[in-house]
Amino acid sequence: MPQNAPQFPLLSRIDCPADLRGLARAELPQVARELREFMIQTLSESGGHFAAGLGTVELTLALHYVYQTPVDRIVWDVGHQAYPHKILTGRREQLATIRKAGGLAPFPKREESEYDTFGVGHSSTSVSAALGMALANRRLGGDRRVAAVIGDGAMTAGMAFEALNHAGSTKADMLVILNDNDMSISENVGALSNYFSRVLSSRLYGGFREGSKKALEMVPPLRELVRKSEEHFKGMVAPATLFEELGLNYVGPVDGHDVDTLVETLANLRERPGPQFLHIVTRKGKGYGPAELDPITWHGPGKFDPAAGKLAPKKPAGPSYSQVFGQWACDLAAQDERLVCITPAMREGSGLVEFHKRFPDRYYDVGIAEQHSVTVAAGLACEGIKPVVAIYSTFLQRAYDQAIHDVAVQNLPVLFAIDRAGPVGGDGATHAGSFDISFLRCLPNMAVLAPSDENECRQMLYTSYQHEGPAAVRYPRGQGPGVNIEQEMQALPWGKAREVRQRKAQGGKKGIAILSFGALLDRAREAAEELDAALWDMRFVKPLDLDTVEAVAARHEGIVTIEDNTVLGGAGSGVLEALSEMNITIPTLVIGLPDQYLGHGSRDDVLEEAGLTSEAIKARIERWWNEQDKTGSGKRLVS
Ligand SMILES: Cc1ncc(C[n+]2csc(CCOP(=O)(O)OP(=O)(O)O)c2C)c(N)n1
Ligand SMILES: CC(=O)[C@@H](O)[C@H](O)COP(=O)(O)O
Ligand SMILES: [Mg+2]
Repeated sequence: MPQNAPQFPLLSRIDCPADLRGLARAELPQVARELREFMIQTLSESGGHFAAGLGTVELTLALHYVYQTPVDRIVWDVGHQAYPHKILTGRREQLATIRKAGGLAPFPKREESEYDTFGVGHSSTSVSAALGMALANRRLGGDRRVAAVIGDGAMTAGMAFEALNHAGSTKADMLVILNDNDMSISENVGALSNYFSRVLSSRLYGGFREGSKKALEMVPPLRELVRKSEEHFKGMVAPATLFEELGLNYVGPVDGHDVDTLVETLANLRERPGPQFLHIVTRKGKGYGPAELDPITWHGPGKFDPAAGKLAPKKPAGPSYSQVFGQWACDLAAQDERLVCITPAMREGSGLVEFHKRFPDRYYDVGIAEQHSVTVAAGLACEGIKPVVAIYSTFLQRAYDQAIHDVAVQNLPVLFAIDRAGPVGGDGATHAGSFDISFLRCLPNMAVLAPSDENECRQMLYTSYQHEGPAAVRYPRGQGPGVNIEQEMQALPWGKAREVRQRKAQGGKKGIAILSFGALLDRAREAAEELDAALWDMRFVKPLDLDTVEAVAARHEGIVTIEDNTVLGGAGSGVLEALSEMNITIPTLVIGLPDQYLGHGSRDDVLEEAGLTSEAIKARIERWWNEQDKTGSGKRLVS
């Protein structure tokens, strides 16, 4: 490149897909190279979802080259692989802000761009959404085309198959692209994943033997398959694929890094009527060696040194709540062979890597199948096994009926280890665990516990594991306050709160008491110190410690509850219900997440937006109390 030439000569000319479509087809491989380099440079400084997007560079180019976006609709599944799409649709210069407060959203988001056709974050929604769009197009008599892009991991979810089942019968004009990289966040699992490999082998030998073999040989996983299929499938006629049986026209496998073949194939499929299915094969992390070799680590890294291929060192800190959970699971599994752990495709994030290594036959990764994860746990519990479902709060939303119908109604001892409770940070509103207290505490039989530190988390897991019914322990993303974690496991008194702070001013019925549920205890403590309020770590959302609520109400003039769940129907609502049941009237302020979807940023940023810093909590309590004063109580908060 001549000196002073822009580093990204083609890419920098693309401000929207129409610019891309103005380029010659022969220029696309160069755009792909620049796009990759741009992603590597930018994300090394900002962090974010990385390996999946490197794998979709050519597909994204080909889709925007062939499809007339934004009139045509591209629907991304999950959306963690949509960074190239964001770059090509006018957001190149903002990519460095992705996941940061006020910056680009972590996933496609309708408010952000007209090219983001459907808001995502959770997996396996793309085929349904695209089908809805295709059906709407038919009803409205339009001529837009619709394509869904779904990964092999996302394809393991029941919802994807519900959509395919429907699509096949509607004969809707749409394209489903299976982006098969043989990976979920961890290795993809299950019979379907094996099936994809078999389809690849048989189709490679059957339909694409001569035409595509050369191109396919460029993709390393396929090179091996080409060899195997030559050896094992000679003379065999490729059977109809599962997708053909479902009524979709199957095309593939196609090398998902051969942009020229992709353009040609997509141009052809775009014109075909009825539901089409294109199976492409890609490599997660493509074009960046360390990510190709270890796509798990590079799924969503923080900052890194691009030349060295090394992640920026993390600040030394104590174990995360996920690690506390993982350690607890290993420790108890060593003592109790009934314990098994189930994860719906979140081994790394849930802290189960070590458990998987040590107890491989007591570890079940069920794929992205939250509903199934809960019901299979129920089945295990019926037979005397002790299942622990390790699940993110946001993904448990998928399995709500299973939690009710299969677990709670039958009072089965399933332990839900709920990670990522409360705001999660960069993943934003789609991933925030804002609702679990509300949707679990209303279920008869269900116990709900919220630890305020790492040790309490360990002891609560142990306590709930002994419980003879369903129980949920919900803890936040990341580290806690860094307390000492006692190795010995001891059951906590069931349904009992812990007094953390008494008011300095003694005597009479005075001041307020703060009842804190879970991870915001430290913030509540700071506010309590400043306001000379009593403070309780309530520990149990359900069963609520009614004795404590009654005693606290008897000794104080006001109660404040604090939680990192929505205030609607949350732990504070539980306190209000209890007060009403006990016929106690006392000014009560419920503090928690507001009734809105919060933004993204660091977890602290989001808590700040929610008004949950210790300063904001204190100011809020003071304001509320002054209002009480105006209404005639005549009481001062700090005497
Ligand atoms: C309902 C739901 N469960 C779990 C996740 C977490 N998750 C995000 S990406 C991913 C793996 C997806 O694999 P795949 O679709 O093959 O995409 P790839 O990363 O391989 O490109 C998982 C499990 C999610 N986003 N949504
Ligand atoms: C896209 C997705 O759902 C996951 O990649 C998620 O972002 C992981 O979140 P954690 O980083 O909190 O494990
Ligand atoms: Mg995949």
